[in-house]
Amino acid sequence: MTDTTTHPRAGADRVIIFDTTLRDGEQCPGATMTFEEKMAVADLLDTMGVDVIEAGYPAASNGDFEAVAEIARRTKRAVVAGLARTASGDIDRAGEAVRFAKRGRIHTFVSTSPVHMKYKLQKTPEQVLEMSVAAVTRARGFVDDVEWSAEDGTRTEIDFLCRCVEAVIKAGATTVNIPDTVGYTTPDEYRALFRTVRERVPNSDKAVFSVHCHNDLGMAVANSLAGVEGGARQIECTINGIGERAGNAALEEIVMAMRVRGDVYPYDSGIESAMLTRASKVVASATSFPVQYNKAIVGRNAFAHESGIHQDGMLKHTQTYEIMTPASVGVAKTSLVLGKHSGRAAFRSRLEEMGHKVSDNQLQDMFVRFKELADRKKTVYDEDIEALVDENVAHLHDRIRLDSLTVIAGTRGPQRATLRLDIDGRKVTEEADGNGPIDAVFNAIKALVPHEAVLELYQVHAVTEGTDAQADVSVRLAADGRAVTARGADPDTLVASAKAYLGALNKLQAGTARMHAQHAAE
Ligand SMILES: CC(=O)SCCNC(=O)CCNC(=O)[C@H](O)C(C)(C)COP(=O)(O)OP(=O)(O)OC[C@H]1O[C@@H](n2cnc3c(N)ncnc32)[C@H](O)[C@@H]1OP(=O)(O)O
Ligand SMILES: CC(C)C(=O)C(=O)O
Repeated sequence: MTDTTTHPRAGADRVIIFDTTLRDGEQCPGATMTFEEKMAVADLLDTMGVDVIEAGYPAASNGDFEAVAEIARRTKRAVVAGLARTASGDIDRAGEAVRFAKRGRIHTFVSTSPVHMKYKLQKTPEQVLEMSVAAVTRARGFVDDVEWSAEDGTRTEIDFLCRCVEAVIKAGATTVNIPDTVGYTTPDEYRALFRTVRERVPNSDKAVFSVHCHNDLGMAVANSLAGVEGGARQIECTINGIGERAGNAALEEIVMAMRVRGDVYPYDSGIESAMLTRASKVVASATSFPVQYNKAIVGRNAFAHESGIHQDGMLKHTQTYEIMTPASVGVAKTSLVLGKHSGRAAFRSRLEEMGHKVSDNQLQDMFVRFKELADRKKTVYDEDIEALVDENVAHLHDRIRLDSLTVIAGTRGPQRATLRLDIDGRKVTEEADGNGPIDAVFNAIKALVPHEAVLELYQVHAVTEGTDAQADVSVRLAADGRAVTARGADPDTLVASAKAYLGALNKLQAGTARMHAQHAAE
């Protein structure tokens, strides 16, 4: 199958990807990155094909200034942007930081909505218009590439927004961003907003329009794509969607939406999509912000299937449940996770991957025990399956089988075991006390299956890590000069012990039966 999700389509409209992980992303509480971490993120963004890296807010602190300046120095391909209010001090700091870049940008912003102008800035619309023009003019004194943002643009009165846009383009703004600062807009509204502004502003063709969406209502990606449909050609976004409050539009979702649904969004981002998973991991580790398991594209479950019906479909044809290949986003392969919702198809497939060819009968038997195990354990690991296979092979011909076991244990002895065995198809029950729960279990076995064998070894290992790990018990019994060893596995150590002991007993009895048969034949 040709992987159509890895490469840009010929003839698709190019959309500029403006990554603000290091600025808006770092603004969310707890996501602060060290200087070195910022360098690692910036290098990766540059390598993966991001067009603009917003490296920080130079006027915020000396540390931020140094980070922006160093990213400006080291970045090879991308434009490096620094954010600034309209205040001249901010513009100058940003200008000083990005002047080290091959291609530097000053990104200046000011609020244009009535609520922000009145209460936050305490300025009239005319003052805001003047501040915008002055800021863009000052920024153009440093660089040719100047972006102006109308903060809270989606709650701005449309006539005023158009006046501002026209004025800043005239003053030299090359990119005009209309952010949905508080994540309030909807796709239809945002698409229409860009269409209106572009139609009404006479010099709108002199600037690139940009979207910048927040995820307060979970619509950041949908709104960003709608803005592009409305004529915007720059998308501001962050890796893993980190950012103020509920975050920004997630870069990986935007890139893959345009790749996978190129029929609806015929735009290309130029991003090397196979690096998306790595970028997600680097940012998650730098910020210590874990990525939610079910996060689109980069969550650890994005290419994992646990339910039997889906796993069966995936084994028959991967397109039944995956709309992009794992490779297209840098994931090695799909994982079929075995759990209580899995079916026989996935169970058999995993056994075969592990090198076990089993008959239909064996599969049926192991599958029943696998389901029992999966009901009790959160994750069934390959080691658990190995233990199931070992048990199945070792105990295929056992005459004595464990039916049920209940043990009363604790500080107030004696410990008591109630054991039910299936011996040649007959159910027998016994209760026995012991000096500890294991002793009680073994005493109950001795009562039901009288024997002289001596317990020479009793050992317990955990099959995997974690408190719900299976116990793997080994037991060695010796009788008549012969010693046999058997293992039993179960999340309950006492059950595993009973299985191991019975396994050894079965082996001893089978050996004795063979010897008697041989003597009779002689
Ligand atoms: C929507 C966004 O993401 S905007 C970016 C948000 N990012 C940040 O704020 C991170 C960096 N910020 C900082 O380090 C600090 O806030 C600084 C250095 C910028 C300013 O610090 P301070 O001078 O102490 O001001 P403070 O943060 O308390 O208040 C902001 C001031 O800027 C004014 N202001 C806010 N936006 C703008 C703007 N775009 N242009 C001009 N002035 C603005 C406010 O009205 C307020 O002015 P006031 O003190 O006269 O009331
Ligand atoms: C500075 C601007 C672009 C911003 O971050 C916002 O409006 O959310």
